Amino acid sequence: MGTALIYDDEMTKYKLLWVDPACKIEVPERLTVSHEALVRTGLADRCVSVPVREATDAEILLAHSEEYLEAVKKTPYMSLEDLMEFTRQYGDVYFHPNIYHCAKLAAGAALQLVDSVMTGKVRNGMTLVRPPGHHSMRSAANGFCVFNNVAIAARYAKQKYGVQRVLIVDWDIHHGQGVQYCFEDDPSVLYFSWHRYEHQKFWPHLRNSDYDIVGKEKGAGFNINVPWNKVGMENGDYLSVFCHVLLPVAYEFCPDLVLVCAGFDSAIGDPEGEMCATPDVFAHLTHLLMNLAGGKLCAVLEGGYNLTSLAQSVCQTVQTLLGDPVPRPASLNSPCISALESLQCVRSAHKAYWSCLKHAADLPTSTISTKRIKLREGEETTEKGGEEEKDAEEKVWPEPPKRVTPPVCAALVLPDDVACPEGCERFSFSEDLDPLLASKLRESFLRDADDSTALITISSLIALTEKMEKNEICSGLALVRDVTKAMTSIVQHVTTVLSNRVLVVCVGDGNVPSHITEDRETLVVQMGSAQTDEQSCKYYIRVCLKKGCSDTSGFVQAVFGLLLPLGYEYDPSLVVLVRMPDSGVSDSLWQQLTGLLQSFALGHTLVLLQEEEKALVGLTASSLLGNPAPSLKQLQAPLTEDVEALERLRHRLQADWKLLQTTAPQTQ
Ligand SMILES: CC(O)(O)CCCCCNCCCN
Ligand SMILES: [Zn+2]
Repeated sequence: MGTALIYDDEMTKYKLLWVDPACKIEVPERLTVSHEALVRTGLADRCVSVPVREATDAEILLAHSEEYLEAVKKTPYMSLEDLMEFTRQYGDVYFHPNIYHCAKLAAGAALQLVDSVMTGKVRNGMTLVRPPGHHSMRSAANGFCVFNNVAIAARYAKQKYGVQRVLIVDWDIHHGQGVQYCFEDDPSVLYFSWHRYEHQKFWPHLRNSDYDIVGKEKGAGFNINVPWNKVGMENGDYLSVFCHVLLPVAYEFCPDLVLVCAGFDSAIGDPEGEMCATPDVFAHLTHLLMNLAGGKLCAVLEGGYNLTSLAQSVCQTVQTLLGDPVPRPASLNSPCISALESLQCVRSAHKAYWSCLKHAADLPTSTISTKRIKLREGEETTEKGGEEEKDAEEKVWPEPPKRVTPPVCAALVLPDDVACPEGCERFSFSEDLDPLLASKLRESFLRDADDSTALITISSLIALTEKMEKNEICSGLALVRDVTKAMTSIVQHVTTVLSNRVLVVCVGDGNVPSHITEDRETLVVQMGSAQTDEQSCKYYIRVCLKKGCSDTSGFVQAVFGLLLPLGYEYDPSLVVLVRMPDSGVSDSLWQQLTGLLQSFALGHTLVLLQEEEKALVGLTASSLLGNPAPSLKQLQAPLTEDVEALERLRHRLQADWKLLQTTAPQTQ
């Protein structure tokens, strides 16, 4: 299934008609540069084009009051003076004779996107709209927003499609207070927002934007605010919050639909956000959400005011929705102290509501920057002033890397009697084997030297890793007699001959030859149940789950709390995913893991299965082809001893692996 793109240039036909420094950044060109970039890069043509429509009154009333709608209805007929007068009652927003029409189109576009996804016409999609929506409230326009596009879409999805649980991820750099107010007592809508806050010194200066505002009554726990109390946050800060807050909670919540308030003012160069995360980070944020809700993801444009980073970020998002491999996470820095404080505060504030956070650390005590510095009367605020605006030093950043999709998406090394699934290519090393390599393989890996099938299989795997290195093949899968031997020979070859970093993920117990972790070019993470005396070391990390990999919630904890942060920090050029015999991992969890690991190494994932498990070839291949994994059930609490063991392991390892940190260093 494809990706919907919804855009109509009618929404460019309104603009600021008077002088207002607070609103001058919200210009029609935001939409035209975004759409033109999608056209220029060929991404628009790869999408399913879906027309916009006007939201009806009834649909708008899903999130707004009648008096507000009636008032807005009058604006098309207002004089300039009346429009200015009408605008004065609201904050940081402007009206125009055509904005009511555009606001109906923006809301209608979001509903068209929900329809396209919920009816299965497409898998996911994005709509480019203005005016944005996440600040508008039941009876008030605010922050360039007139109707709350995403809030209306969430209510619409529940009403029309019986959706039980909606996750709203708001990665715009401003707090979508309109969305928060709409759902704060509603446990069926989980709202997550990060936002520039600077201890309430940044617009909209709301006490309700802080981390301790978790929702009300039945909705307690279903509102997650991550305040950024400093500017300059980078990719590592964003990805840490996804791995240590959003994703564990999102998987526990188990939504039927994911809506994204896709604002790109959180990217580098934006005058509002003043952050330093690069546009390619949105490829990762999108990818990390794509295995939730069976892949049903609707991205709705919110903010983004630097026309260069906006266009690049939009392209990164749409290209990921289309299933292209995500770029490698360029040398991530560890999260900054302020981000760690926010991370610790949010996890602490929500530990009562989410079993995945039950063992999170308490609020930081001594750190100064978590104390809310009350906004004393007249104290200076931090956002840009008006005319006296200093020209922010022009930020420069590298163009996001070209994301080439290899000609072959998935190559499979299979015995002749095993069918090759649709969309994959059978791969076997045909040319006569290099005699030197053959003898080396024979002597080091094969028991009985004349075991020609095993020799063919191993040499096929070696050839496969070479083609992945050249980006001729994206991912691979092999049925082998002995996964440990196959893994060893692959790691040996890739680290010595190709001298690249390999991340090996072993699912299930079984001995992993320790020598492959001595070269520092290999990171092995093994998830199993065996209690071993041997301690984990920096490059060989063992996650022990009491009930082994059959314990889905413990396994998911380990994936987000440990495996993904390690993978992001290690940034391998190849991921080898090994399913050890009798791992006990469920099929849907196996597919989730196969999907998530494609965050790394440009999607170069090589999966090794014991040949007895040929029944898994089809569903593994499906995940390698980028099909969303089936949704896991709602997760019950992980075992206490498992979570405590994971916390201990993380504490021990975080000295070596900075992205494992979830708390700020204690200041004396
Ligand atoms: C959709 C959105 O969240 O991007 C809207 C942001 C509104 C910002 C209002 N304050 C602007 C102050 C100008 N320096
Ligand atoms: Zn914004």
